[in-house]
Amino acid sequence: MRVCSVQEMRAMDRYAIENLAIPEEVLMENAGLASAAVLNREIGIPGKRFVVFCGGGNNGGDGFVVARKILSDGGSVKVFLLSDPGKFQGAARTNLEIMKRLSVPLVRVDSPEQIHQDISHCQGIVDAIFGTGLDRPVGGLFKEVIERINASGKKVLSLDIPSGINGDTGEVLGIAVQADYTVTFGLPKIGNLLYPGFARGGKLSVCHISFPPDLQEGPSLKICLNSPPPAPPRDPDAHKGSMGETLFIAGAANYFGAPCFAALSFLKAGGGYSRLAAPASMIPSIAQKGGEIVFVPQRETAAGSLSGDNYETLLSLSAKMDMVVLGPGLSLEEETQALVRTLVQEIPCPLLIDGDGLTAVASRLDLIRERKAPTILTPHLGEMARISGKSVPEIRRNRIGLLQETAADLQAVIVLKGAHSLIGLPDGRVYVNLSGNAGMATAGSGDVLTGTIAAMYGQGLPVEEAVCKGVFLHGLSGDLAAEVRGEDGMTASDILDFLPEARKADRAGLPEHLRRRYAGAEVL
Ligand SMILES: NC(=O)C1=CN([C@@H]2O[C@H](COP(=O)(O)OP(=O)(O)OC[C@H]3O[C@@H](n4cnc5c(N)ncnc54)[C@H](O)[C@@H]3O)[C@@H](O)[C@H]2O)[C@H](O)CC1
Ligand SMILES: [K+]
Repeated sequence: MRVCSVQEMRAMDRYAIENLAIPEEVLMENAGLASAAVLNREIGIPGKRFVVFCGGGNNGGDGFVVARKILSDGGSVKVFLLSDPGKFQGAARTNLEIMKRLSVPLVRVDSPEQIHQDISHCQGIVDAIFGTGLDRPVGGLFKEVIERINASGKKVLSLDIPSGINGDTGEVLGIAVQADYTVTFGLPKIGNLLYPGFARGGKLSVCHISFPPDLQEGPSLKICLNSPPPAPPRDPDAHKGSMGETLFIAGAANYFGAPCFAALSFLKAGGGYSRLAAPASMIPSIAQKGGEIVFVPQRETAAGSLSGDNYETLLSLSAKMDMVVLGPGLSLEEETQALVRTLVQEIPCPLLIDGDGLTAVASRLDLIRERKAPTILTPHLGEMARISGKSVPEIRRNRIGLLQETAADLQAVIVLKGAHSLIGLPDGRVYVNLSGNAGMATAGSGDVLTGTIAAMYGQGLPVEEAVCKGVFLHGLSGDLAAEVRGEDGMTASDILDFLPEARKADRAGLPEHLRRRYAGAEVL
């Protein structure tokens, strides 16, 4: 499913109204009817009491339609207006005029005390305060009302997006409604799917409000949910060489886990031949955990990291590989960082750069731009800050835009890791990944991701698909691990252990609850 920005949704709206001659009132009616249907399914309308809070824009207009539908379906409803009724325009004004002629109490709120009684006695609240038109932090009366909604303990349905969430970023602008259900219109907005907005929306449904498929699936919409195609069948005649050969250049004294998790995850995700080039003195202990890995002992610096004179060996070995993973636990030792920079320039096959490898190239992005073979970068927010030259808060405010810019600038596939990791492609496409959970925020989790992506490439997926599939499976593995072992205390080893189960579940068909969760939104 596509995901859109506020501007893209406005353009779709305009197109539907101007080119398809669908009146704005029809779009609003569709939005309101779909929302009322969810209210009826989740809470039940007949005989129940509802309170609808309407702001002064079209989101408020949608609220009027829901109120009208509650009335006609046998519920009782009171509408609280939080803005001057003279402000409404177009379809929202039309629906306000209808409201005025119905037996629905319509109250202009000027003090939060006015709503107390009705909130306490209702069975459900409809939040139609702000939608995609929110353009500044929420304060004053709006803030006080949202505080009361959130403290009410009542079931809340948000229309389009929880009021207070920025539709383009998922940020809370001052304060935001905590909804149990959200019905979004047209397509999910970025803010419905990125944290913290995602968590504020509760169960998400989408109503296409009669937009035709070509409008919702147009190639100009660059953001999609990550639902990669099925993995290719495993050839019954496979041998280890045909399932991918990856070289991991990783590890330094104090970083025994990273190289081990990276190289082992490649095998656990179905890869054929995993070679690990690590400082020689570490290898005996890594071998105790990962006997299936083929080791390539390297000379080391006094500090125990890879020394620069490994360059020739590493380069000639790289030339025989399907993919090279460079970076996990390499350390920030200057000699090793310089080695990384020379390798990045010369490695002739697809290259995944992670961790300390990213730090090494952050000041020399020209090395990535000049690479002939594909490059994959897997930064977390801090590493993305180093690569993009923006601060972490700036990235949070514009995760998708910055990812698009950086991936295009570097002509690289970039995985911006975090809750709902984003995959950015050089042509501007972005995939929002929904698998995974908070237990995966643990050391070594990213190392497991590198091997999982490499394994997908080794098994024949093109680079971009391999990244999407790898990110998805890594999250699925974490979700399966969480179901058995819980999120608290999950470690990279747990994610690693569940990779074979993730591969199996992905092939056999996911359990219904995960399938629903990964679909992002129920289509009404
Ligand atoms: N295809 C669709 O998605 C459809 C969407 N509909 C609904 O329309 C809204 C967007 O409507 P819009 O009028 O542009 O914006 P809002 O209703 O969100 O409100 C804007 C309104 O609020 C003021 N405002 C903004 N921020 C603040 C603030 N922090 N404090 C106070 N006031 C604020 C602003 O000045 C405006 O006056 C969309 O979300 C859908 O719900 C259509 O109904 C159907 C088609
Ligand atoms: K809303």
